[in-house]
Amino acid sequence: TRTSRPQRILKAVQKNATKGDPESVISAIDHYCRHKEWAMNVGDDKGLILDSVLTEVNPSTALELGTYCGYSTVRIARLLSPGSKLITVEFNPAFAAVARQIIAYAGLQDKITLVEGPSGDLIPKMKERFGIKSFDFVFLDHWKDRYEPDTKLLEDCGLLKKGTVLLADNVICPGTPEYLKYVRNSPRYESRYYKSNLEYSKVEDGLEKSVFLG
Ligand SMILES: CCCNc1ncnc2c1ncn2[C@@H]1O[C@H](/C=C/CNC(=O)c2cc(-c3ccc(F)cc3)cc(O)c2O)[C@H](C)[C@H]1O
Ligand SMILES: [Mg+2]
Repeated sequence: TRTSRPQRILKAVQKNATKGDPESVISAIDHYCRHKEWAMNVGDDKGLILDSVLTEVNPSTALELGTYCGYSTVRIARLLSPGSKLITVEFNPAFAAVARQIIAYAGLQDKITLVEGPSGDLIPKMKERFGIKSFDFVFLDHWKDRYEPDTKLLEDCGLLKKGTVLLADNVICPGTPEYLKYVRNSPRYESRYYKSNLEYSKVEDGLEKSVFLG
């Protein structure tokens, strides 16, 4: 097909959402992906859990691994307090380009830093490049086999502090078995599963919230 799925999602946002209104951007993407073509956004069902965890944590510095089209990026940034920052990491330039436009359309570019490149290379540079001491909140939604190694990398780079909340998408579908085993068995995390369903579907999926205990 001439355009990519992310480009079609961007077009749906430009057609149906109101510039500068993040809620309308989120609704436009959810409507398009529910009624026109499915896409792997965290979606509106799991999105409500993401919203409630974010409101509880109220992070000053947040990290997202796996931007894709920027749906959860907008979902997270719209709830951040003034002066708070979200860094989102995406290694596919084409997806990053679409996400930048969706983030700009929502008017949230001042709260978001989209960094292009693989998480494994970027995580060790977070302190020196972005002056990050530690993250209050991390949303994991990239390749599922990378959740566990990247969590260990965040620990090793001293980017987690006592109370940091990790929220992981897709722990049931497609599943992140190694990650679940790690955070549920490690004495350094207090984990809880939030049952929901896969985006725009009836299949079960859920989010795992893990608090780093230091
Ligand atoms: C070495 C690179 C690691 N470092 C990386 N560093 C930077 N960016 C990275 C890294 N690894 C990946 N990315 C980017 O993140 C995005 C990747 C997202 C991946 N998400 C899924 O695969 C998924 C599947 C389903 C699903 C469920 C049911 C189905 F039937 C079909 C699909 C549902 C869901 O909610 C899902 O999130 C993006 C596409 C990709 O470029
Ligand atoms: Mg996901």
